[in-house]
Amino acid sequence: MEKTFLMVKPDGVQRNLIGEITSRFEKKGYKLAGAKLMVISNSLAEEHYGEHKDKPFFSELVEFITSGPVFAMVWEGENVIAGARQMMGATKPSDAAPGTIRGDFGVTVGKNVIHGSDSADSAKRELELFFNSEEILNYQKDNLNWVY
Ligand SMILES: Nc1ncnc2c1ncn2[C@@H]1O[C@H](COP(=O)(O)OP(=O)(O)OP(=O)(O)O)[C@@H](O)[C@H]1O
Repeated sequence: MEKTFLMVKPDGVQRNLIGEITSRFEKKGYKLAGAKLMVISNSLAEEHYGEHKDKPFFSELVEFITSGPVFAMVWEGENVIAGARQMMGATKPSDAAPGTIRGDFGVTVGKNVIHGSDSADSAKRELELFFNSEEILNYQKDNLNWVY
């Protein structure tokens, strides 16, 4: 089954949104396959956001994502990469529809609460960056018979 990497950013952790956010993905019917509260090192942040290294906001982005704990997660489900991006809403909270995570909880693009992989390639890359294979669990969830 498809997997994606999602992360509650430092603003979401500080604003007590871990429960609210994980609850939305659980209720949708996706399966949590791994999770950890962690502080991202500078080198991991620079690698994770490597595609933005020439952007004017890169140093601000690295400083913010390393500024406090994040909640890193592995979620599994049919089309979960695209489905989770839909549930997150547009990158700029001002463009994000109500009912999406960024639409409901975000105000500025810098502090937009959540990160999610945007393609199969980035999901693979980001899952490998943040989790080792032992941290991604393969287990049975009986309620999935009622989702699929
Ligand atoms: N103009 C900007 N100023 C400050 N931060 C920005 C700006 N544009 C993007 N960012 C930050 O960089 C992150 C990565 O940008 P990207 O275009 O990859 O968006 P995204 O894929 O929706 O976000 P993410 O990768 O966090 O899921 C955004 O989530 C946002 O926090």
